[in-house]
Amino acid sequence: MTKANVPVSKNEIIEVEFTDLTHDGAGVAKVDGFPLFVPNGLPGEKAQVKVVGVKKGYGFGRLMELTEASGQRVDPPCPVYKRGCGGCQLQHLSYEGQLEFKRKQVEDVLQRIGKLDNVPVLPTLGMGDEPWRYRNKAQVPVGEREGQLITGFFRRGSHEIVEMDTCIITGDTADEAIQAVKDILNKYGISPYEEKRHKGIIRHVIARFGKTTNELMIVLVTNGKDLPNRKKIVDDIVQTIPQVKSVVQNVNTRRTNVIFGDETKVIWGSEYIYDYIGDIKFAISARSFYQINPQQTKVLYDQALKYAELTGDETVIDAYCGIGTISLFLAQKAKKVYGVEIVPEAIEDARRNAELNGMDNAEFAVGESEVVIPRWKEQGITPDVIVVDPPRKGCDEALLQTIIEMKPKRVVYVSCNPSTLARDLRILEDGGFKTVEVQPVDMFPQTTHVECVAQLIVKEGN
Ligand SMILES: C[S@@+](CC[C@H](N)C(=O)[O-])C[C@H]1O[C@@H](n2cnc3c(N)ncnc32)[C@H](O)[C@@H]1O
Repeated sequence: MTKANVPVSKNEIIEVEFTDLTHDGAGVAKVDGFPLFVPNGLPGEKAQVKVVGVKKGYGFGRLMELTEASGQRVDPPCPVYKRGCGGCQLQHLSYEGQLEFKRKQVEDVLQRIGKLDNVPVLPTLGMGDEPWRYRNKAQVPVGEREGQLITGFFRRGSHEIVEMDTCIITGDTADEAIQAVKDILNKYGISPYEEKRHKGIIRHVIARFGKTTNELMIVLVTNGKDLPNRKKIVDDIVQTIPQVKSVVQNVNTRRTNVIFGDETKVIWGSEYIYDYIGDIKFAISARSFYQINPQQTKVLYDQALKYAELTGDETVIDAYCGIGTISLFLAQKAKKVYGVEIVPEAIEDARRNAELNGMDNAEFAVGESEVVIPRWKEQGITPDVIVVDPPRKGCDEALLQTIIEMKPKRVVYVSCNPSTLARDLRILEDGGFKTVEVQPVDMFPQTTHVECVAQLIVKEGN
């Protein structure tokens, strides 16, 4: 489309009808074929929209007034959602609508990118009637209002901190702990970190909670080692919040958006809190990666286990294994599990977790999956099942080639990004595998994130 025939202009107010949602939850309206992306619009709705940006092939709008609402529209229960909190994107869509949005998104992407037209994408496994208060971790930036320290959220697309007293996707214990810690820091006059001047003390407060054990860890991220009244602050935290088992200080003096600095010190209690997924116990330290929705993590891992179809005789490889969560889940039903992960500390956690659970049939290696697994192949390891759970960018192509050469009976692909899942499934299909089905799992209700598990088997004759 040339500039001359773009059918809308900036600041114009027009009536549109939404026909779709983008992967990040904005409504899509077509004006003479020209797509306009409008946050908060839902398919089937009509609205007055102000055009706020025009590019060559698409534009952006702001919803001014709904003239016809969708039956799927609900009133967002969170008071800060409408004020632009960057945490959730779909609170205005019914939960049923969210689950179908995620399923359809996966189906569309599998067809468009993977050319996988006949692969069944099952209904998304959701959280039932309670898709709220699921997060076991709250991680909040600290700011200031009228000389008082406040905790809040970053406004969507900015670094402005907006005050928030409660987050309805965070579990009660972690949510209440953040407020209690904020009050204690205020009592001792601890100054909030100011990004612009790189001054002030407290940058972030983090609360991590083991839902099955009721154990809580508080992490104070400070701009420097100094924390005035540290002992009194810790005493107050321990006395006010009964679930606390660990208080940790992390020092981050860098001018960066990254939350954690390199120095972490336990200032009270234990280095770990514990939690169970199913029957397996995990030790969680301040820096460990651990899934944030425990209820749905169990659903996800159960699905991976189901697709692995283990009988107890199998050798399994778990690529991108993190702290060994899926590996240990699989190890309950397999003869032997080999896990590989690039972060050395995560592998230390994985080994500790195997020991904690008395599991001696799981072995872990540090390194890139695409380097370590070919080496295992050279050593004669022949897996019956390979599980992969890569980061958003998907699997390295060299790893996919190794999987094709190793030809396990089944591949279970756990994915947090449908686009790279579709790309990788196409490569595996071309290499002799068949995608049996894809199961979306809603790990992050109210947000646009989609997690999937896919099962692949070797095609007949391969
Ligand atoms: C989506 S997480 C999965 C973690 C784990 N399976 C779980 O459920 O907790 C992806 C993991 O892959 C690791 N990773 C990234 N690139 C890697 C690579 N090339 N080889 C091995 N691990 C890698 C990351 O450090 C991260 O722990």
